[in-house]
Amino acid sequence: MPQNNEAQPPAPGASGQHVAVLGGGSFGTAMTKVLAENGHTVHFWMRDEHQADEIRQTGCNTRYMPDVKLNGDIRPTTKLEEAVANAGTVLVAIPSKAFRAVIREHSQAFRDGQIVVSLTKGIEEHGFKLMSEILVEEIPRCRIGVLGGPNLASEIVSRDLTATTIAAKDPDVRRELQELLGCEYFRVYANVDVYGVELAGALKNIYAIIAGLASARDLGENAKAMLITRGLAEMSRFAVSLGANPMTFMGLAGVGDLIVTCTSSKSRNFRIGYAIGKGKELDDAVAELGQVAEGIYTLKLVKEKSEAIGIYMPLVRGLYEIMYEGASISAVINSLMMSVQNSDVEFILPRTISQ
Ligand SMILES: NC(=O)C1=CN([C@@H]2O[C@H](COP(=O)(O)OP(=O)(O)OC[C@H]3O[C@@H](n4cnc5c(N)ncnc54)[C@H](O)[C@@H]3O)[C@@H](O)[C@H]2O)C=CC1
Ligand SMILES: O=C(CO)COP(=O)(O)O
Repeated sequence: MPQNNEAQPPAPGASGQHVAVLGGGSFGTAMTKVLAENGHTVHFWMRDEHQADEIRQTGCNTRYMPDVKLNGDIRPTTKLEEAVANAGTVLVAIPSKAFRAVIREHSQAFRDGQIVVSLTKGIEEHGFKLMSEILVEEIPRCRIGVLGGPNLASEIVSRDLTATTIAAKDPDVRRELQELLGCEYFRVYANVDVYGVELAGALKNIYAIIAGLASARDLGENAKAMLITRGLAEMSRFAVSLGANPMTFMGLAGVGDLIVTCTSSKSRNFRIGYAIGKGKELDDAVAELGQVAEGIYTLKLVKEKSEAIGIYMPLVRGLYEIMYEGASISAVINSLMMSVQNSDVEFILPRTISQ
């Protein structure tokens, strides 16, 4: 029986460390705030000089977090080399579409043994690479980790109680990150299943779009529970076939993140689904959002990959038909509800249980 490796957090560690956060959007800002409040110096990299200057002068990142004041030793910069050179640990919150390009362009800035953690919940278009795989390819001499879990940035900046999962192969990396990030409102669990934690974070965005769409159509609470549960079955079937630990999907990075994004309009992916459900064009919905919704791109890649490896993903297929093939929402719902494939048993029991 696979084990769930979500280890309990150690006590928060010593403050006063130097950390770099790459990416000046919502999540980079939220994690900068946690780190600074934990007493660390944060070298906060973003590409926009105006934004860096505003944070320097006022402590506010109004474009992404208009009502949030950032306190503590935060050093905004547009020089990535400088941020990385000054830090022991680097957190990367850059959308998946730009992730490799940014790391590759600055790969020489990273030092041997430096801890580099991806916060990004997406998949690279060519080759179905996850962000930690990109880090291993581009900066192999660094120690790599990923962060997953139900972590809405807008709640973290309000100090709402939150748990997260850090995954890394190296136990020292897991412990260091737990100590660095953990505090009274941010509880950090550890997991060894890097691939599962990271893939779960990317996959749940698809089901958040579906849940938003269902909400816009007023499909009801039973439908919401059905979609979340069957979404979990579908995403774990896919991930396990690619090597993830099934128990990861029972944890914060799996079902935890799925629940929060499928039930909250604070999720950008949920909001995209809601807008489409209300009849908006995708491009208009994206423009109105003004932030990244990774699920839009992940959907295409997962649909192609699932077909290539023969994994049955009816919800992915249905959303793809709606978003990219112009199918009507009601026709897709009807076809999913009336499908006979795989509805005779809810799941296949392991041999040891069914015998
Ligand atoms: N916001 C949230 O609640 C959470 C977000 N994440 C993940 O974090 C990643 C980043 O998301 P957010 O910060 O929320 O997105 P966002 O849309 O709020 O901000 C994206 C940031 O990336 C920057 N950026 C885009 N292209 C860039 C490039 N080529 N070079 C440098 N910077 C670039 C933008 O200027 C912006 O500052 C995503 O993969 C998301 O799924 C993960 C957990 C929670
Ligand atoms: O990953 C997230 C919460 O854990 C954020 O989700 P959205 O990108 O949909 O806002």
